Amino acid sequence: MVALVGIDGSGKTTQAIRLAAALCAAGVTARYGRNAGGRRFLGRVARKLGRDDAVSLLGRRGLLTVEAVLRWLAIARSLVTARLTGATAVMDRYTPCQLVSIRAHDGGKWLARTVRAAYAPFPRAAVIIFLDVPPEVAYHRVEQRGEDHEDIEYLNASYAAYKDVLSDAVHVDGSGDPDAVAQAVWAVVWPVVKRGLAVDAGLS
Ligand SMILES: Cc1cn([C@H]2C[C@H](O)[C@@H](COP(=O)(O)OP(=O)(O)O)O2)c(=O)[nH]c1=O
Repeated sequence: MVALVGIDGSGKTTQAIRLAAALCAAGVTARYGRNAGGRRFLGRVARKLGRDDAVSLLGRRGLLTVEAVLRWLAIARSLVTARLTGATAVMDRYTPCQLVSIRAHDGGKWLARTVRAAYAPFPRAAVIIFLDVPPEVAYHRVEQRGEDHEDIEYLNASYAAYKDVLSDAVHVDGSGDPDAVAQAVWAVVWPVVKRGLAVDAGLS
């Protein structure tokens, strides 16, 4: 499994879809897995219900706990589907993202411990790529997208939290044009996937 992480607007979705397609083109069965169901989803539900205040009513801790459960289910579904089909999962966000979210919200040690325990059963990714994009650049991108988006303060906080939380991720500069970023991602991922295939085939 390969995971792409980074702040909103860093290009996770764009690059994870491209990577899954490139792996398939190289003859590897790969599946894109979206770790959806977080704050934006809850925000949309709250607005549909006509309760703009529902998200804040849930409270920071409550909200993040609900978010953690939704994300846990989404990750589990993606990984189980990949496992059943013998595919390499390319995850758009993965377990470190929730710890980042908690840190960026100043969620406290208790919540971080709880969420860490909740995610403990998930396998480690063979490689985690942090798409490194300055918050101002990412903010400009999500603003163009026009949907709900995080504010610049949150992007700054989550960028700082990623730098703190991620120790074993490969940093890829995500601020260039998408083709160049896709090439940089491929250069990291392909040797790891190839090695995994060789191990699976008993060649090493
Ligand atoms: C990767 C990339 C995305 N975008 C746009 C496409 C999307 O509307 C938005 C966010 O990209 P997206 O891939 O959705 O990022 P994430 O999943 O990390 O939030 O930015 C650019 O304008 N330039 C880029 O190089």
